[in-house]
Amino acid sequence: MRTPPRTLTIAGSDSGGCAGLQADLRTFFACGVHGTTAVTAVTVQNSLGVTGVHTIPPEVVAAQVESVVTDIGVQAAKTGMLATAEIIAAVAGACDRVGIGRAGDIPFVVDPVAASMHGDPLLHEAALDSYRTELFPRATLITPNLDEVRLFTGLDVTTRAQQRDAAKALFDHGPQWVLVKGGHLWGDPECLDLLYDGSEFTEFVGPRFDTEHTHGSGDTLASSITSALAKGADVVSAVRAGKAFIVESVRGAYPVGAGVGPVSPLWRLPDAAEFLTPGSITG
Ligand SMILES: Nc1ncnc2c1ncn2[C@@H]1O[C@H](COP(=O)(O)OP(=O)(O)O)[C@@H](O)[C@H]1O
Ligand SMILES: Cc1ncc(COP(=O)(O)OP(=O)(O)O)c(N)n1
Repeated sequence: MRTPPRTLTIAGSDSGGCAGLQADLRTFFACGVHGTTAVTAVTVQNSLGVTGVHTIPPEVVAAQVESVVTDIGVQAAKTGMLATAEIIAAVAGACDRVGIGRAGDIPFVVDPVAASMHGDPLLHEAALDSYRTELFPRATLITPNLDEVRLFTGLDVTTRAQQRDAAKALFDHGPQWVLVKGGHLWGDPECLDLLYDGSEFTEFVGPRFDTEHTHGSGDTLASSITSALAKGADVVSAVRAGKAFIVESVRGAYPVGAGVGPVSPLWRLPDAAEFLTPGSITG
């Protein structure tokens, strides 16, 4: 029997099942890798927003990372919601000890989640500096959205040209690659995600679907990239695979609850077409 590639997400729980580690695990499953988790926080969250955040002790987060990697082993890891400076410090230390990121040879995707799509904070303000000094320099790839770009660089991106300036500014914080996601470039008729390695830009352009149901899109993109890295893809190929994956996931997005529904990483599964047929969802 063959053991599949393994991935790790260091992330928070979304009780609504749309984003966070729930989206990551669905994506890992759909991408054919065995997903593991180090839980950082439990959020009280539904389709309308976040009403509670309960963090896990930093040493417990670090212990989960070490437990998984020393036994099960992972070929790539990612972060989602990390919540506090203390958790970020614990994650950085644990990653160094087990070889995740640039101190080792396990590719490390840092998705610097700062807020939910409803604007509810998922990161302490004091932790912004911890990302800049402790995680970005350890990252193979960072994947900020435009709100996160503003928080980390002060740059307000409203054009594709400014997306390039933002990528350069973020690269100066030490990651190997930067992917500036363009989902929040509202005036753009397409969604451009811009990859930068310090010398070359690579553009990944996809359609912009007219849907409000994009909860979990950042998690799904980062997890699909992480899955491709775990299978041995280089960064450009992994982002290409991730972009193709998120386009289909947003195409298959669906409503749940009274608010915003999730993208669907399960579009690739055999029964997904039937499930996603318009009119087949009742509620
Ligand atoms: N309406 C949409 N149609 C198609 N792709 C989208 C749409 N909104 C976001 N995306 C894609 O989803 C991914 C996450 O984008 P973004 O919204 O920028 O980040 P986040 O989900 O972290 O806020 C990106 O690949 C982006 O291009
Ligand atoms: C627990 C938890 N983690 C992350 C998010 C945000 O998810 P993300 O996919 O980065 O962003 P949206 O696409 O949902 O805006 C969350 N809400 N909860």
